Amino acid sequence: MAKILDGKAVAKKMREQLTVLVERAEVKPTLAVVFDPNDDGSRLYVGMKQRAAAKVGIQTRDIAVAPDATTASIERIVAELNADESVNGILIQAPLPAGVDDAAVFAMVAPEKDIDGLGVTNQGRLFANETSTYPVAATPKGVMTLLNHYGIDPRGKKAVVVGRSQLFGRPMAALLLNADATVTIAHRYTDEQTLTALLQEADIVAVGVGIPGFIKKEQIKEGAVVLDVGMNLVDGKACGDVEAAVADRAGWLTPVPGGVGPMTIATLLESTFEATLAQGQE
Ligand SMILES: NC(=O)C1=CN([C@@H]2O[C@H](COP(=O)(O)OP(=O)(O)OC[C@H]3O[C@@H](n4cnc5c(N)ncnc54)[C@H](OP(=O)(O)O)[C@@H]3O)[C@@H](O)[C@H]2O)C=CC1
Ligand SMILES: Nc1nc(=O)c2c([nH]1)NC[C@@H]1CN(c3ccc(C(=O)N[C@@H](CCC(=O)O)C(=O)O)cc3)C=[N+]21
Repeated sequence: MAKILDGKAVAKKMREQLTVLVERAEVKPTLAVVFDPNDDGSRLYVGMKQRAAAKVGIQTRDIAVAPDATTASIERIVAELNADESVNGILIQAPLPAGVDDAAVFAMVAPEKDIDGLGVTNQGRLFANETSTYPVAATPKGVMTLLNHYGIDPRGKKAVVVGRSQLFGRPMAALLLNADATVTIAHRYTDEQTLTALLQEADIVAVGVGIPGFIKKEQIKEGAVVLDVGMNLVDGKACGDVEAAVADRAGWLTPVPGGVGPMTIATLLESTFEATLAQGQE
């Protein structure tokens, strides 16, 4: 039976430590969250982020975009937030309304306020493995914190990342590469046979595609570390992209709920605090 990577517990510890740091800091961080209120997932996750932020002493400002919002109208909102000195961090909650170019909006966020690291400047820094401090997408960063907490070192390991979004797959692959793993990225156009062959060799599997039960037990190597980023609602219950039987074969596994999700939220708060501190030093 796989050992559990307990994201819920590690995230709780992170939030407790952060609460003390925020309390001691001179400036109280403010995070602006731009989201589509008509998206059920966004409403749910934005609510969770607000509550978690309030508990550690981070203020949030919600900016719900109109259903007929366009790339240009959201870019104007972002420009205002970029110029607003009372805002330390800006989070663009994906997905934005249909027809809006998410990547164009991500790219508009001022790099020092881009706490999810989704803009080209911060993604470039990550891909260049810059040694300076810069924000990185909360989900893959949280996954790395979790691996580190359990003493799992990616160096020299074969890692397969399934999914290539700006939010998860691309930065996850970059972080694992920067941590000296041998990384392969699979996506929609990776044929099933190739994917299975890659997975069967992998020491670390990180999956975020949004398909319940997508990864099967037979595809996983005995003892592998399986990181399930998927967040799907099935019959009103949260479940991941990895089928339950994988727990019989994996060495380590993140549960859903209670794995990557809570780490994402704690990491987002940590990144907001770090960005606020960096702004104070300019
Ligand atoms: N737990 C957490 O904190 C978070 C969870 N999530 C969850 O992770 C999942 C992915 O999110 P996100 O990256 O934003 O979603 P996107 O829809 O942006 O990306 C999904 C990725 O999966 C790939 N994909 C789709 N179908 C297949 C397939 N059959 N085989 C292989 N790859 C496939 C897509 O490939 P292509 O590029 O070719 O289209 C794409 O790269 C969702 O369930 C989301 O809810 C996301 C962020 C945080
Ligand atoms: N710019 C941006 N950054 C994101 O980080 C981002 C985003 N956009 N868009 C949507 C996804 C989704 N996401 C989740 C975060 C936490 C949980 C989470 O905490 N889930 C709980 C369960 C929740 C439940 O029970 O329903 C858990 O896994 O334990 C889930 C999903 C962040 N996302």
